[in-house]
Amino acid sequence: MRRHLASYSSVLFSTFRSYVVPNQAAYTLKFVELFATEIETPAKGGFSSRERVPFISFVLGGPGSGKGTQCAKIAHTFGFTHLSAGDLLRTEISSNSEKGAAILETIKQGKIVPSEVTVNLIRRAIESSKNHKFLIDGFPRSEENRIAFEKIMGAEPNFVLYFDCPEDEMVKRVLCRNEGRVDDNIDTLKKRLKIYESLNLPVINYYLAKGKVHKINAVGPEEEIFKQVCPIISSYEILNRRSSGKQERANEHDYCNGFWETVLL
Ligand SMILES: Nc1ncnc2c1ncn2[C@@H]1O[C@H](COP(=O)(O)OP(=O)(O)O)[C@@H](O)[C@H]1O
Ligand SMILES: O=c1ccn([C@@H]2O[C@H](COP(=O)(O)OP(=O)(O)O)[C@@H](O)[C@H]2O)c(=O)[nH]1
Ligand SMILES: [Mg+2]
Repeated sequence: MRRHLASYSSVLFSTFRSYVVPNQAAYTLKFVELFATEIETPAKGGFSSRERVPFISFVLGGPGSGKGTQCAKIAHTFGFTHLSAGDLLRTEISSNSEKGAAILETIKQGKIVPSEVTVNLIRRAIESSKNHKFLIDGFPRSEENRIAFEKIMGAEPNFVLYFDCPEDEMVKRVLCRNEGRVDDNIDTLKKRLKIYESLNLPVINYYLAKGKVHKINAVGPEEEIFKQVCPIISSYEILNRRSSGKQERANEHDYCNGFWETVLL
């Protein structure tokens, strides 16, 4: 057991070394924080009715950076529930609710829907799920969104995945996305890219300063990008299993390109 824990820490530290923090003290702090996340008493606010505190990753990056594509893979491989804020808003539009028309207009203009609307959709989705692991894709899109989430839910994300993609690549992908979205046209996209720079990036910088961001190079084949993502998610999975007393399962082995072998054998 001791030997295992030691090897977990060394893998974790080497994972964090390549992705996030600059010095050993920060690795140690991160390590302690990770354990604290599941062990500490449940957060108040939106999570008070749940037996287990939700484990949350925000998934951020510009339009077309591949958030949705990678979230689907993570959800499939690691059993997270994928909550796309954009999809929740689009479902609200399709439901012809009172707010639907205003949401549609906001999305057409590439602007950000009022925080309370989006946070409440996310909260409802979390509360109605039996899962405890969530990827929140495409949210928060502004500091105001972030503050509203933290206030209403009474919690911060456990970590943040940031898909870093050059603008010309994002433009190419969005214009070829072909999903019939009202905002996938050059005029709206230009506005969304401006909003991404002015409002989304400060959120990423906020979490960077807190040592919570894992930055992924989002250029290249989808599978290659997933190979960058895998060891990050795996490291959190190990800690979650340890703290919830579950047996390790190596079913992610194939996807993680031997990562589990180094950890479990
Ligand atoms: N690594 C990649 N290389 C090329 N195209 C990609 C890649 N990842 C995703 N795509 C495509 O780019 C478009 C945008 O991807 P998506 O996952 O919807 O991004 P986002 O959710 O960040 O807007 C989709 O058509 C998707 O199939
Ligand atoms: O938290 C959110 C998420 C999305 N949107 C709106 O929904 C659009 C589409 O978001 P989505 O995440 O689906 O776009 P993607 O980044 O995947 O292209 C955004 O441009 C915003 O207008 C929003 O207002 N708040
Ligand atoms: Mg998306």
